[in-house]
Amino acid sequence: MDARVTSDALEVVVVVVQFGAQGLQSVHPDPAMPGREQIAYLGPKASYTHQAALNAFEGDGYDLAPQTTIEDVFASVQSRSATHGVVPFENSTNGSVVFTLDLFADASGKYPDIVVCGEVYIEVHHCLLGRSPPVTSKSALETQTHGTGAGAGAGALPALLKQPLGIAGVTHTHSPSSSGHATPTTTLPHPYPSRTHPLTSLAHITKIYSHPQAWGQCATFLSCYLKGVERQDVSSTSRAAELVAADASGTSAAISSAIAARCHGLEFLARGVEDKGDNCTRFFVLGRRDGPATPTPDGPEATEAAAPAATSAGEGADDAAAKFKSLISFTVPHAAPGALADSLAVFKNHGLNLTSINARPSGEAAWHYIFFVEFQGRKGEAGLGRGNGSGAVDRALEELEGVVEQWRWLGSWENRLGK
Ligand SMILES: O=C(O)C(=O)C[C@]1(C(=O)O)C=C[C@@H](O)C=C1
Repeated sequence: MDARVTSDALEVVVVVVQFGAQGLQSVHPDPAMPGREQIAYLGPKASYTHQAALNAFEGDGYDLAPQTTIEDVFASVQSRSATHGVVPFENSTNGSVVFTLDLFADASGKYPDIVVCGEVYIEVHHCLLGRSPPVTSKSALETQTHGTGAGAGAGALPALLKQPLGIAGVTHTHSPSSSGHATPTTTLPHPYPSRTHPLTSLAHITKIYSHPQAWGQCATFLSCYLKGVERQDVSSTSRAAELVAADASGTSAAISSAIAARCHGLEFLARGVEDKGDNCTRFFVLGRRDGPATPTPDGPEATEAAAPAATSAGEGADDAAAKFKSLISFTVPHAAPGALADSLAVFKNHGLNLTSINARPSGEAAWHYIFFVEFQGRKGEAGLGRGNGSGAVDRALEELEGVVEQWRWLGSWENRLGK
């Protein structure tokens, strides 16, 4: 399957594969089926991370186990209660997922064996989910009752699956409660208008729930149509949908996925509320240093096959290196001028192209930082078989040892960008 999957396209697949077959029960290890792999992911079900997990682990051999927090996913893999974990790493609109970075920083040494062994890109199209505003006229009531499948809940999934993905009986309308334009400020005198309009009035919404990452991805819509409305951070977008479904007042809403709407019988108050149409989140597949490799879409041998020696078949070292990415974290002597520049020069010296760079508080002292550098290529002895043919990563790591204070290897995996 294409590694970059749209969340809408996955919607039916996810419901059939995961919810249809197993209902909405939690997935627990099945002692009757030894050998099945446990995959921990940031849940509850219908989170974007769930979609990423289904994408990375196709087929029957896996039990997907939803976790409450990203830290729970790290802990499951570290303690071997799961063979792999799936966590969000960065979003194309809103940047890095700092919770994940801080767990990789591992200031308290709880996750020494965690490495990245794969990545998945998922297109993220957020919806505003909730209940329609209270209606007065008979015709409006009929529209609502028949239009959205509200209240159908998990028990009616077969019926939900037969519904079209659009919203029958609801016409696009500007919310009467707002202009559709963000208020100009001195820093942003000409704010962009929202890409999308609410499907109904939002005047009854007094509280919105979502994962902190989602606010920044939907900033324009929120400032145009829900300015000043209280926001509450929760552990995931699907948890937000769960909370809104349980709110009998009908005055709360969730920024969440279309799949979560189906699972919780929520109505679409708006669709496509993300600021950028190409909004995409990258997820990491976690494993243990000594654990099994992650499967690839082309089968277990694909990782080896995808790493030809740089000199074979006319392929250059650069092409071979671009098939893999690696991640390390390091700290530098804080008071030494140029220490970070010297560290980065090592990658340049060995022709290693950087693909992301992040800094987080190190946790050791105030204003001291830990750096995360991701680059093309892979370590020869990284548990995935032979190296990229050039040995550049191994040589760079050797040189880095003499430049940085402390460093940690965080894994090599197949580059899935654009696949
Ligand atoms: O809340 C979810 O559904 C998640 O899977 C987490 C998460 C994230 O942390 O980036 C994943 C994708 C979206 O970018 C928003 C939230």
